[in-house]
Amino acid sequence: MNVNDAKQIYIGDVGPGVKKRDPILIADSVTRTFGGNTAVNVEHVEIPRNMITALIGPNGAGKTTFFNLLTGFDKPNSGNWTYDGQKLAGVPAFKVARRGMVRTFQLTKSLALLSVMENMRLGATKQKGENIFRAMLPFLWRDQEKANTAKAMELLGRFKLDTKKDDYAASLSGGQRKLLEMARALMSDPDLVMLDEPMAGVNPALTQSLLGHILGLKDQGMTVLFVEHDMHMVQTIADWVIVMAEGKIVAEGYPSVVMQDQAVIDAYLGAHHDVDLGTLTGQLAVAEDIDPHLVEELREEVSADPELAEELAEEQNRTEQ
Ligand SMILES: Nc1ncnc2c1ncn2[C@@H]1O[C@H](COP(=O)(O)OP(=O)(O)OP(=O)(O)O)[C@@H](O)[C@H]1O
Repeated sequence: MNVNDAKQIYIGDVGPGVKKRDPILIADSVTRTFGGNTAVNVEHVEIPRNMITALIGPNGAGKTTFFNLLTGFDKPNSGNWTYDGQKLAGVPAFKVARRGMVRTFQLTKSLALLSVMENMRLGATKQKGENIFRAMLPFLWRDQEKANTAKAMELLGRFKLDTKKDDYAASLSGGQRKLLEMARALMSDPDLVMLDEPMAGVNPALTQSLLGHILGLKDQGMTVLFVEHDMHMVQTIADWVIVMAEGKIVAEGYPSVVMQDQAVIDAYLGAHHDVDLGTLTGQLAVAEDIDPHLVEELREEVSADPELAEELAEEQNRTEQ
């Protein structure tokens, strides 16, 4: 049970769209279609302030699209949402970040060719009130640049990337890239940090450090919303879990409770309704979606048992033929 389980996060009956005691973000009737495909169809959802909320769901559930909409990287067909009481729908991404809501974005090819420090500078938002007159007065923006560099160095130190500041971001390991993405997001002093699969591609050596950093954001008063497939991570650090399937919110609750929910189990297994769970291959495919650690455990079990190993090899032979 999480420490925050002791606090009541919601008001009324728990379920999809439940009201929160202190929401930082409230979204209503948000839809996004691609051709005939409805990627997002969220009736109502509230994100609790100063909590860590996990957004989970099978592949293609609409999680990333919903993130993109909320942060102004994509436009909805319909819908409204407020952040800290201010209307945010239709506000472009760079302005969303200035208001205190920021998402990590993956290290793209072009960003990989910049140095670690250059990546950090990209994360700094322009100061409020900056205008053409300020731009014409170098002594003003030089101070700003100095302040940004100092802040970047402080953050890089915290994330143990300071010795890499002049290296190409491309030279970082998967885990270090995730740390850089998070450090870059913090350059704009956000109140709400949205992380898209923070654990993807991170080796076990850096897992603990990443988890610690995410918990640290909450300790510093921030709200965290993250998309993740790694159920171990969700159970470990989330205060609240929201489940999406086929564009809709299908379940919400405390992690300990929501993971037992039939709708959640169905949402994951739904993606594999054509999988034969009587086969080892089928079980591995489902486990992959639920928890990558589970797959590792299953694989270890199989390789330790010659009979199972032979069974899996036979199944794989059959599918290859
Ligand atoms: N730019 C796009 N053009 C067309 N279809 C898209 C686009 N972006 C997303 N989709 C579709 O919208 C649906 C939701 O995709 P989305 O990536 O948001 O799901 P997700 O829950 O983030 O999945 P994953 O866990 O695999 O990242 C999918 O059917 C996807 O194919």
